[in-house]
Amino acid sequence: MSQKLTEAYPYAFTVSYVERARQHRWRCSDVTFHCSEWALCQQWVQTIREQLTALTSRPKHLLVYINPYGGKQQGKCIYEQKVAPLFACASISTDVIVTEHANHARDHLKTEAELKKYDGVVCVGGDGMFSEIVHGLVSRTQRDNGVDQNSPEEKLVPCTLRIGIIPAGSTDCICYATVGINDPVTSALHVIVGDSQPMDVCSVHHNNTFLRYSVSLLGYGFYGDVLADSERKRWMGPARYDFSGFKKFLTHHHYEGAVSFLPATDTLGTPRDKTRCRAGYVILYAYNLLCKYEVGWGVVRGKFLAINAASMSCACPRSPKGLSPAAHLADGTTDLILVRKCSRFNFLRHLLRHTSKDDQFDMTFVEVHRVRRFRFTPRHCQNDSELDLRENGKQLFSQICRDHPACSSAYSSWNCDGEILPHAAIEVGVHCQLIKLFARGIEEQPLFEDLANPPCAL
Ligand SMILES: Nc1ncnc2c1ncn2[C@@H]1O[C@H](COP(=O)(O)OP(=O)(O)OP(=O)(O)O)[C@@H](O)[C@H]1O
Ligand SMILES: CCCCCCCCCCCCC/C=C/[C@@H](O)[C@H](CO)NC(=O)CCCCC
Ligand SMILES: [Ca+2]
Repeated sequence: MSQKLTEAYPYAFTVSYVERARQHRWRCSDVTFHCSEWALCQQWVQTIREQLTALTSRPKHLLVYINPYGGKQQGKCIYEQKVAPLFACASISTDVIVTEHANHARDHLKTEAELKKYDGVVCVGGDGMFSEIVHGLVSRTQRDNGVDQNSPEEKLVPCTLRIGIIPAGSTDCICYATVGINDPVTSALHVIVGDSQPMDVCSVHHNNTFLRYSVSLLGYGFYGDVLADSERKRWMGPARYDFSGFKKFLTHHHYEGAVSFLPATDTLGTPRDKTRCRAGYVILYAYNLLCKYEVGWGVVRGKFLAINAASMSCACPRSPKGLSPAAHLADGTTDLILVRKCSRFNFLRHLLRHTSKDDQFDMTFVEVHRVRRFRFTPRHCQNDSELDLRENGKQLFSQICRDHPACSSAYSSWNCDGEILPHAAIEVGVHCQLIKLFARGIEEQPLFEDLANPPCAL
C-alpha cells in the first residue's frame, strides 16, 4: 500500500481464510483490511470475532497425541512446524502428548484422559496410531455407558468427540480416503473449520471375545502375510510394504476356509457401482427398515489368495481409488472381497488394477459382496479343540507350516488396520457411524471453483 493510502487508512486488521488449491489441498491465506478510523476497525474485528464464536462446530480445546516413530519419524516436526501455528492462529488451545510407547495414547484415552475438557482428539501419525485413538475412545465410551464389548451382537454407543488425523504414517489411508490427500496443513484446516464426517467401525470377535476394531482393511492371506513380513522390517520405513509385497506376491500362498456373510441387500448400492463416496453423501440410515429386506447368510468355501473386508475405499497414494473404490465411509456396510486361488499372472493383473482405472473385480476368480456381518473359519480349525491346540503352543508348527510351500493351505494372519490379529477364525460386525472425524469426505472438484466454494475465515 502506498504511503499516501496508509496515512488515509492508518488502522488495519487481517483475516486468515482457507483457500482451495490443487488435488484437494487446502491452504491458509491472509487478507488485510485498512480503515480510516480506529472505532470502525474495532467494530469490524469484534463483529468477525462474534461471528466466529457463534460457530459452535469449531473446536476450541483439543487433546493432541503425537507418535514420534510413525512413517518417516517426522510426526513431532510436522506438528510443531505446520500444525501448531495454525491452531494458535485459530485460537485453539491444545494439550499435547508425545507418546512414549505403543498403546500409550490408547490407554491414556481409555482410563485417564479428562475427556470433558476437550472438543476433539487429534492424532499425529499413521493408520496404526489412528487405530489406537479409536480403540481408546470407543472402549472408554462403552465402559462409561455400561456396554459389554465382548458380545458380538451388542449395539455400541457412538463416540461424541471428533478425531482429527494429521498424516505422518506410512499408508495413511484413513486420512487419504476422508480428505482426498495426505497433507498435514489441509488436515489441520479441516479441524479448525470444525468439519464432521461420520465413519463406520467393524468389531472383530473370536469365540465371543472381543479382539479389535477396524475402520479400513481386514485382510487375510496376501495383506495379512505382507503385514506380518513387513513388521520385521520397520527399519525400512514405508518402503517395507513394497519389499514385503513383492516377496509375498512371489510366495503366492493360498489358504482354505469358509466365509459366511450377511449381505446388505437394500438400496445402498453395490461394490461394483461407478459412483464414489464423496463429500455431502448422506445415508438415510434406517436399520430396522433395512433389516426387513436382508436375505439370509451366504457361504463361500474354497481356496483363497486373499480375503479382504474394506469398510471404506482404502484409497491411499499406493492405490488412489483403493481396495474397494465404491465403498462408503458411513453406510453400515463393509465390502467383502474374495480372491480365489489363481495363477501368479492373474493375481498380478488383479493387483495392478488397483493402480489403474480398470475394474479389479471384473475377473472370474474375484467376487465381492456388500455385507453387514461376516465370519471366517479356516479349514484346519473347524472345531474348538483344534483351535485350542493351535492357540496353546502350536504356533511353532503353524509358523513352519506357513513358511513351507507344501503347507500353503494352513493359516495366514488377519491384517486389521495394520495390526496382526492372534486368531484366524473371526466374526465381524459393522457398527454404522460409530465415530466422527474432523473431515468432510472427498470433495468433487467443482467446475467453477471460486463460485461454488466461497472462502471460509479462520
Ligand atoms: N512412542 C511410540 N513408540 C513406539 N511405537 C509407538 C509409539 N507411539 C505409537 N506407537 C505405535 O506405532 C505404530 C505405528 O504407528 P503409525 O501408524 O503412526 O505409523 P506407520 O505404521 O508407519 O503408518 P501406517 O499405520 O499408516 O502404515 C502404531 O501401531 C502405534 O501403536
Ligand atoms: C505388484 C504391484 C502391486 C500393486 C498393489 C497395490 C495395491 C495396494 C492396495 C493398498 C491397500 C491399502 C489398505 C490399507 C491398509 C491399512 O489399514 C494398513 C495400515 O496402514 N496398511 C497396510 O496393511 C499396508 C498394506 C500395503 C500393501 C502393499
Ligand atoms: Ca462402509
